[in-house]
Amino acid sequence: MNQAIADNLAPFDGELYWLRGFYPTASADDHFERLLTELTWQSEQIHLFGRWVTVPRLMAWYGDADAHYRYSGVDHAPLPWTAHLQALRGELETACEHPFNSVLANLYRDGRDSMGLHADDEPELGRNPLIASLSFGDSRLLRFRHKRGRETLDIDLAHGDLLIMAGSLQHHWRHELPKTRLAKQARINLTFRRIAAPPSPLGQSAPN
Ligand SMILES: O=C(O)CCC(=O)C(=O)O
Ligand SMILES: [Fe+2]
Repeated sequence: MNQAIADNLAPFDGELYWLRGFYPTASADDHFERLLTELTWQSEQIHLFGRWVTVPRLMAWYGDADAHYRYSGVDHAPLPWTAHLQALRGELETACEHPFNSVLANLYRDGRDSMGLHADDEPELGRNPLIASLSFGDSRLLRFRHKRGRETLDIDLAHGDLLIMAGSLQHHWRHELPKTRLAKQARINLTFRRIAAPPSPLGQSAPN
């Protein structure tokens, strides 16, 4: 990660870089429209406290064929990259000086859609994952809460912004996108990630 591109906003226990207007309005408008129409948006069900619950947003998972991702107990095989997502990936790899092999797309249709408190700390993301998050469409508040202390950190993510989470951030902080009563239009968020290759089904390394 090129430390020169922004200040670290995390007061301690991790790294958080906010590049406002990484994409200027005109190109951000174009990205939003293409993502909205081209991605295969799906309503997901997750198993929570013994029952199936509909996730309050639409989602899509894209990436290299081996970039499987498990969350909330569900294995997600990636859809193949679209040309547009490939282009965005290339630009972020250059900006972040870091490779990505997958992207999770979320569509928040209005202020009732949300994402609950979590850390992106699944084992397949590795120890100190660098996650590049792009926002398009209406602004929404992303709130970080320290896992042990009372500290919170609010970031109002707007059209074209890039947020980079890195270092030990996922070990020490959770984040959420709360519902809001404010009138909100649609927002798309893309989190580019690098997933480690899954272990073989027997949990053993391949024979040589
Ligand atoms: O929508 C956002 O800004 C947050 C998305 C997020 O935390 C995630 O996809 O893990
Ligand atoms: Fe997250």
